[in-house]
Amino acid sequence: MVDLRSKENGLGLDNWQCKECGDAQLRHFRYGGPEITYAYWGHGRKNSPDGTAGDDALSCNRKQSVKSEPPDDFQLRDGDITEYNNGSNSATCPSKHGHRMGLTMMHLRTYMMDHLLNDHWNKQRRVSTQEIKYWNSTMHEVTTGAEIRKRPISFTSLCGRYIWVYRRHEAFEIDGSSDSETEQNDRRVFGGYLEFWVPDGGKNRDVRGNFRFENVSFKFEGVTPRKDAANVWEVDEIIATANWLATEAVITALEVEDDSGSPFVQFEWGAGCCSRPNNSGRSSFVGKRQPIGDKWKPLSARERSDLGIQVDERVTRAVGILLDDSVTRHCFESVQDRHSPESTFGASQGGVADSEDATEPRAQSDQKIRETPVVNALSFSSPAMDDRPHKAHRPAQSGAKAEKKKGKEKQKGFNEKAFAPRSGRRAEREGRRTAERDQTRLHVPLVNRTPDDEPPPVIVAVVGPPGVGKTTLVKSLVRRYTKQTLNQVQGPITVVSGKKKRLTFIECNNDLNSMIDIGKIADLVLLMIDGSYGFEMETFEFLNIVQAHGFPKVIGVLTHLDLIKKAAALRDTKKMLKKRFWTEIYQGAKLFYLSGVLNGRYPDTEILNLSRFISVMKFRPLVFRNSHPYLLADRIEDLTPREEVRLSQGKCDRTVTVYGYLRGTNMRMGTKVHIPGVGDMGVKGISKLGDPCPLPDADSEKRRKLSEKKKLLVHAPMSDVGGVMYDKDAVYINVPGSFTRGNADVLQGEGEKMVMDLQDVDETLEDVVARSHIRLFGSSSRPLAVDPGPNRQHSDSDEEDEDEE
Ligand SMILES: Nc1nc2c(ncn2[C@@H]2O[C@H](COP(=O)(O)OP(=O)(O)OP(=O)(O)O)[C@@H](O)[C@H]2O)c(=O)[nH]1
Repeated sequence: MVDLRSKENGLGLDNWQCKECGDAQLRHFRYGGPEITYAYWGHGRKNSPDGTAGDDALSCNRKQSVKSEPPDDFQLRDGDITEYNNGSNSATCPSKHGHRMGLTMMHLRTYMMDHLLNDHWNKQRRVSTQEIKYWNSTMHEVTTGAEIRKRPISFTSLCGRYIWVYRRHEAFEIDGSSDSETEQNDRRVFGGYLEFWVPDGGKNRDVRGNFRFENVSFKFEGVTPRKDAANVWEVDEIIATANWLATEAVITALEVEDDSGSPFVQFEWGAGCCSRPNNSGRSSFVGKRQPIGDKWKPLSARERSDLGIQVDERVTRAVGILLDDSVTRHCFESVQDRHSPESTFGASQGGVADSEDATEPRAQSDQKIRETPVVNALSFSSPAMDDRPHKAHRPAQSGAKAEKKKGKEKQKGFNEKAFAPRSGRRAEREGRRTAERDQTRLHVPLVNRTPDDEPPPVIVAVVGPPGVGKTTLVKSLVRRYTKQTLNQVQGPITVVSGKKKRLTFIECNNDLNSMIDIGKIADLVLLMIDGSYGFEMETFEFLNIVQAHGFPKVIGVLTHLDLIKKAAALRDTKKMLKKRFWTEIYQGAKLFYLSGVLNGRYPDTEILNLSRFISVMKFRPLVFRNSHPYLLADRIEDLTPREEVRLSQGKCDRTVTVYGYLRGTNMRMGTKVHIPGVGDMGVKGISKLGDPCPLPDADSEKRRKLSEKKKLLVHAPMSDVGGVMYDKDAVYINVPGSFTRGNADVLQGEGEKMVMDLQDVDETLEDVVARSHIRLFGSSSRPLAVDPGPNRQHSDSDEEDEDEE
């Protein structure tokens, strides 16, 4: 929505007010969208800053709010605009004195366009091309009743003689003639023409033309197409006659043709008057081309309707504003004069390639036209006729048509024969196809076997070429969910993201095996693309792989966009990559843009948006995963005796424990498991452990937000964070820091000191005791000693024993 009142954005209409009644302050004037919604709130007359007379006003029938500002969301409703005054009754204001003008959309739009172009020409403000196009097209749309086609029209094809069928001007009057609807199509008042031709072999710039209206006439030479609006040409040079000095003129081709297939043009010109130097104005004329050698024909009802002259309910409805009856009637009241055009225009006047010499006789003939009383009728339809409903169709009762229809009883309901197959074979084929189609539709509904109460974490895989920012993204997301900063990202990292949702982030290595493994288990893939580089082979490889595994959800993430410095290049890159991404995934696939790295993380707001999107995502179970148990190992522990490994040089059978959340269906003992890269293995035992990253319990579930404590939960056994680790037979609590001396991160309490002191000990307890002279009792003969015993020969076996203890 653009508020047209402001000088910056709009037309600067703040200073309008009615001099007569004074009470009517405006005024709200706005437009927006393809649907025109504009209203001039209240009524009044234009009081332009430079003192020129001008008194255009639209009246809105929501008069009760005249004195107050309309609400911001003010929208024009059907029938809101009741009146339009474009200057004829300048001394009166519409509400107090009544108005004889009705609003036509053509008025409204030419009016808007005029203001716009005025501003443009007077360089009061820069009018955007978009605005001009918008008003130009909407104006034409209504003027012509036709949809604007963007096909450019060649100027030379427009050459010919045009007779005015409509005119309006503002800010000045010509010869005291009043400017009102009543004059339209009335040739007595409306005498005049426009003609232009290109001399043989010439181009647009050589065009010559004559303009005439009443006693104003001038010649012009050359036209230049406007760059900002289609089919609009500015006249290069005007050679004025009379005491009117036309300063500039514009010719616009209206893409509508009259009943003879001839085009219409709109001619607008601005003029300053020598006698009234301060006074200037613009006029707008619509001309209909006169067929060569033909007599001038009045506008047909259809043409009038097309040009918006005979605006009716149907047309106004089509453009979104319904005029009430009285207004519509107003428009037509005065156009019932029955005059006919003079038939003076002969073949000689209609010539397209006439030379300049022909100008003089034409001027003379026009003089004649104006002097000659016009007889015969213009074929206007009267308002009474317009109001009359259309006649209903009456079927012929007699005659050939009636005979033909006789006996042809119209069949009611379904016609069985209409879609019957032509042959038995075809019928069989069609039947089979229908059955197949029905069968394929009857697929078994997919049951989601994931438990509702405590589902395993959703696996979010971060995939992309090296250096694209995978680690940075995982760190940023973990920070977003847990407020913890990871130093390194290794293995899966599980966080609680909501009251019923956990996420496991896993970074995919840049090799095919990792991609295949990740492709098998990922529920959501964050596919990272380096915006400054574009798509890389790995990305396509990965997409191919996931395609074979049921295609989990994929979100694209564009990084390194800050490396593209130029705004235009950035826009183009984004557009191009989005297009490519959509081709690979599907039209409309989500793509996030990350605009750079701050403190080793992506901007918080962008990560917040991404995390919100992930949080609300729904995952459709993939068929294979829904029917098989599978597990992403959070942690692996090798339980094989180290000595055995050493002796066999790492080639012995191993016993490993794998920790992780079970997904898919239930896992049974006795089934073999496949470990990617290793093979099918037997399972010695399965046991259920406590949840290392539990969901909020029942109490906190009732709360609306996750507690801060839950927010901090992160389970990343392979990275350097995570509070608690559950083993089969032990629970490890990770305390932050590495317990090395001089590490400021570690608390320096008594317990910590003892642990660190232990690190400095380079003797065993046995040695220390051997050195000691402690006697338990004063009477003891020997100090304390350690009995080596039979099993304490090897240090290795010592360790084992300690383990057993
Ligand atoms: N300028 C800029 N640098 C980025 C952006 N994203 C990541 N980087 C930097 O790129 C470098 C690599 O980032 P990582 O997160 O380690 O990338 P990665 O994909 O994990 O790399 P690999 O682990 O080698 O696969 C780091 O220095 C980041 O700071 C970005 O959007 N803009």
